[in-house]
This record gives sequence, structure tokens and C-alpha cells, in this order.
Amino acid sequence: MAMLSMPISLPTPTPSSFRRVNRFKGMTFASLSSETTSVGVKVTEGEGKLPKVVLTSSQGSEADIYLYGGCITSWRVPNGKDLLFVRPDAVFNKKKPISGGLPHCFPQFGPGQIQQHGFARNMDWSIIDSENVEGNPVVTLELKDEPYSRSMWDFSFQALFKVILKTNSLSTELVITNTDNKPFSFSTALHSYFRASVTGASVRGLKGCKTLNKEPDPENPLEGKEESFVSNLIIFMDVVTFPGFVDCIYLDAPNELHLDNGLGDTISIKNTNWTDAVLWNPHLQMEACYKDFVCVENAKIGTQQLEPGQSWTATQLLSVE
Ligand SMILES: O=P(O)(O)OC[C@H]1O[C@H](O)[C@H](O)[C@@H](O)[C@@H]1O
Repeated sequence: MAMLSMPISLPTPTPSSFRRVNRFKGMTFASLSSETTSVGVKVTEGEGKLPKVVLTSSQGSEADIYLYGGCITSWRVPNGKDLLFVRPDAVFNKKKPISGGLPHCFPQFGPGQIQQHGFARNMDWSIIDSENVEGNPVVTLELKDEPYSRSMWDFSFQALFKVILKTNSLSTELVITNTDNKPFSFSTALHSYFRASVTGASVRGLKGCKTLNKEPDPENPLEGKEESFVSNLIIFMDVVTFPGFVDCIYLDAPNELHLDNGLGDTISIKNTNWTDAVLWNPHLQMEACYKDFVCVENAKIGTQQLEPGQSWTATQLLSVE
């Protein structure tokens, strides 16, 4: 995709910590300050002139994160491949969430009482911290309640999203804190879009999981158990493939899945505390692009309750060999 790149000059690293702790509200690119960034963490102007954080590791991997939605839109490994996918119909005008990369679903996975997938993917996140640890850039974004979120979900909260880029991995930590004086409940997901060849893509690790299949009726998901396997007469593997429309929740999914993207890469998707997984491919509902991606999402489908002052933390580690 065409990018307008306007790099901000980097501050001189502080040898002892390589850390910058400054708050930047992601509203206007013009107000950016170089003080918000560390080595390998650069704020640029992305598509639609939206502020975009570019992480660059010393070994040549890169990641792009839009402050709008706190959405990681690109993860480029050192051989130049971008392992994430942004749909061709994605818009960068804040009129709707960015359709692609790793969008947040919070405080609702959906469908439910508020908008599908919640509001976190269509609000501006702020940079609150950045550092460089042994050549690996790290940035932490924050989202807090505002009148917009309060109009749908009347609670005070803080979401912290830490992103760490290493040579062959991209890891995230999401911390949700109840900053209100009353309890609240939420569900959430990282709606991860991976670049793929849909006919060759498969996910290993889901065999035996309880499923809630939204096909054929999204309003009444069918309960079942994942039994899929693929045989080439010699090898039997517990892989799930994408032969057509797929929209299925896997409850109590394991802490590691493997995605063969059908393009020559196997991506390990490890997590802590993301209890569930979702596979999605829209097939002919998105004729222009369904062949080029699959969504393998880490999710927390059952609601999580937090008392005032309590936090919930989940991590995701994406890595390639
Ligand atoms: O179009 P979106 O709101 O981004 O949602 C896209 C899809 O996300 C998830 O994978 C859900 O399971 C689907 O039911 C939904 O259609």
C-alpha cells in the first residue's frame, strides 16, 4: 500500500535505559514530538495522514502500528515478507475501523449489546512509553474511556497494549484495568488477519476443542467438537483448513497454534490467558480478497469480570522459524 512517510528525527539514546516515557495523544500528526520515541520506534504519517508508529529492529524486521484503533497493520520479517494482511477495502479516515492487521475487539467480541467488536478499534490510542531492549523496539499504547466510549459502555477503564518486535517475532501484551468504582465485564479478541493463500492455509492445534460454529446461523452458533484432519494417505494431521466460508469459535483453545499460511511460512501463535480462538474467512462474501488471508484470532469469549482496581492480562507471541 502507498505510504506517506514523514519520519521524525530520533532522540539520542540514553545508554543506561534507552527509554522514553512520554505521553502522546494520537490525534494530529502535526503535534508529534520526537521525545515520544526511542531507537527503532519512529512516528510517521501513515495512510490518510493518520499517525503511525514504525518499529524497526536492529536485525531488519519492521512493524507498523496505527494509533487509530491501536492496530498493528504490518509485520515484516527480515526477508521482507509481510505476514499480516490489510483488506483492500480498508479505509484510513476514521469513518470505520481499519480492516486488517491485528485490530482490537473490546469491550465486546460480539455480537451483543454494543457495536460488533466494541469501540477500541475505532478510537485513538496514545503512546505512553517506548524503549529499545538489546536492539528490539518496544512501544506501549494506552486507551482510556472517553465520552464516546461512555455513551455505549459507561465505565472507566484503562487498556495498555505493549508491542515488542524482535528479529523473528512480534509479541503483544494487553492489560485491561478497571479504573471505575463499580465492577464491569468484558469480552475481547485480537482479530488477527494473516496473509495467506486460503486454499493452502491450515491451522494445527485445535483438534478436540469445543466449537461454536456461526455457520450457517451467526445468531445461533452450533455447538460441536473439532474433529478435522487432513490426510494425504501417508500423513494424518489435526489441521483445520478453509474450504469455504469459515466463522467458528474454539473454546478453551491450547496455548499454541501453528498456522501454515500456504505461502511457505509456518507461524507459531502462542498465548497466555487468551482462552479461546476464532477462525474466520468470509469466502465469497469478500470475493476481492478472501483468497489472500485467513483470520486466526486469540479471544476471550466468555465475559471476564473485573472489580474496581483489578486488571486482566493476556499475551500473544507470533513467531516464524
Ligand atoms: O467485519 P468485522 O466487524 O470486522 O467482523 C468480521 C468477522 O469477525 C469475526 O471473525 C467474527 O467471528 C465474524 O462473525 C465477523 O464477521
